[in-house]
Amino acid sequence: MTAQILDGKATAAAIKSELAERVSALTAQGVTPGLGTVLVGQDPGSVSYVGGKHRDCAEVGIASIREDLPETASQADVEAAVDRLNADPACTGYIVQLPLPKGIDTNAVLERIDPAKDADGLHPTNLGRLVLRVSEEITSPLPCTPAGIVELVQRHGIDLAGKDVVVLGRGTTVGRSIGLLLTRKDINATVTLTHTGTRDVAAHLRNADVVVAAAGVPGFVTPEHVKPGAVVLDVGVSRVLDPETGKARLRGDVDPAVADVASWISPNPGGVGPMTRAMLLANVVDTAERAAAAATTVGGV
Ligand SMILES: Nc1nc2c(c(=O)[nH]1)N[C@@H](CN(C=O)c1ccc(C(=O)N[C@@H](CCC(=O)O)C(=O)O)cc1)CN2
Repeated sequence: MTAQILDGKATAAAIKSELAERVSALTAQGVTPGLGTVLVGQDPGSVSYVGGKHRDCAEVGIASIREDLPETASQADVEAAVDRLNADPACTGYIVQLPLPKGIDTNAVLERIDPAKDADGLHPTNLGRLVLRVSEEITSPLPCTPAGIVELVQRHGIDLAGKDVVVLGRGTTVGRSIGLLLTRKDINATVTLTHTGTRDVAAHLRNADVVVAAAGVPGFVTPEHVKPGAVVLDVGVSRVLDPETGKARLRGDVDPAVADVASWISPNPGGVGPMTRAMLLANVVDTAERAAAAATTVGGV
């Protein structure tokens, strides 16, 4: 069996063209959505992701606001950048690029974000709404990678209802939040969240209909781990040195040979990453539409 490809690049391109139309409609009403980013330090991955986010914004007509701080920024400096974006009317939604440098209290920074401008869905209020809304359509922003995974799978015609999903990794941006999303009644999957304390990860993986690999361990998931016909999403990214070229290259959590066993597989790069970026844009547009609707209501219509 050779797995079919869950093409994140093409799916993200389709979503971006849908969003460009919604941005045009907002602009016609006099509302220009604006994405703000807070980047602390010069970690090459973070610099590249933030650059990509602003290029995506330009593609769909969203304005960009950047707060770039040095590696030496203090907690107060980072919180002051958050306060500026909270107060800036041109910024309709924003993110704080993670991870933050050591010594910065990430949770304190995330809690300071205005939940109405939280484009990553990582403010405790928005994560709390994800916990509370088991059966209804969520109107608060969802974390981008989990939302991107669901959109990628659904747009390829795969139904997750009743499926046993095994997630590798319990990080906030993927592992912990995807469990909440996939068990919502409209998606209806059963989720096992595995992590470094799980006794027999391989046994869980072998029973999974769907694997979401977000462990950050290159090549962790091998063909022996995967049930024939399973759907495999490769989320983890590691930069490893290529012995042939001597250059760093990206490697996912999934051994490429898994494509011989799975029914569907997301490439990495080109799978979940572009969907994460597309869902960020969707959150910014949703947030701007909600703010525009609220302004109309306040205006007495
Ligand atoms: N505030 C946040 N920080 C981080 C998040 C997040 O959702 N919010 N997720 C990741 C990084 N990330 C977005 O910020 C991200 C990761 C990967 C990609 C992507 O498009 N990857 C490409 C490959 C890119 C390359 O060549 O380097 C791909 O998979 O095709 C986009 C965004 C951690 N931090």
